[in-house]
Amino acid sequence: MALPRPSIHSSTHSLIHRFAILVAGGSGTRMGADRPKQFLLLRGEPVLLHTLRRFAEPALGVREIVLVLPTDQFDTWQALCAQFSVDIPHRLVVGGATRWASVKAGLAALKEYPEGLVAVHDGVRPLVSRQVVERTYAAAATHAAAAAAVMPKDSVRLLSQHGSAAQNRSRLRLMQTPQTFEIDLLRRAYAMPELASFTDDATVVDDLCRVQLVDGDYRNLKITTPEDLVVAEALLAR
Ligand SMILES: Nc1ccn([C@@H]2O[C@H](COP(=O)(O)OP(=O)(O)OP(=O)(O)O)[C@@H](O)[C@H]2O)c(=O)n1
Ligand SMILES: C[C@](O)(CO)[C@H](O)COP(=O)(O)O
Repeated sequence: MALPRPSIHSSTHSLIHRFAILVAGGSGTRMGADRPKQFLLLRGEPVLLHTLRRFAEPALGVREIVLVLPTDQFDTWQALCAQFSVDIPHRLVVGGATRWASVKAGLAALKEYPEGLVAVHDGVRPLVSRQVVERTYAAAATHAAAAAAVMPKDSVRLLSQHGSAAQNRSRLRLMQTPQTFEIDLLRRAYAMPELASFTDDATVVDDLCRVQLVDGDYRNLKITTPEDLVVAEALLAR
């Protein structure tokens, strides 16, 4: 079901339709919880619901939100939607065995749209700000491909068979999501099965288009291991 409003907002790109694919098809092995981490509670609400709310903010003007879930978690999500009275329109799609396969499934659900911008976002990055999302849409409207990234805060060394060597971290970036693209470009990139092992969309697109990096946010953390939940709780409490 389409969100009941046109993508009208104040940017110069207001006529370009915006879509979002929230990938939440993973099983959360590194979290080691009793359920996939996207369903764990953060300040009393599922992680994935926080994320969905961020993309449903009217100011972003997202026309269609696709939520990619593990095949055996549809009932769980629908029960959570009932429990939390979720009234945000979204399409549910079955994910795949890898993030790549889940993004591809999400894209297939948008096949009726030949053009527009699609933001791919991890369902487990519930603290993403409207500003970061907006930045990726705006940069993708100009450059066709854009991704949020931050500078490493620690020193970095590269391992080799001889030991390890310091790296110039001013030339390194840590990739976040959203990663946002012209939808046709992302479709062409995801048509290449040889790229199926990559874990982020910028890398899948790299050979077709230069990806413009925009400022991410250290608060836009990916809930991966138990301490991330503690940090996210603290950030949300502020
Ligand atoms: N087959 C997969 C694997 C991952 N993802 C999604 O991609 C995002 C980033 O993946 P990650 O943090 O690695 O999630 P998991 O695969 O669930 O975690 P782990 O690697 O610890 O098992 C998550 O929102 C996750 O649900 C997905 O949609 N489909
Ligand atoms: C897309 C991503 O979140 C960018 O940092 C990351 O690549 C996901 O990787 P993961 O190994 O699936 O956690």
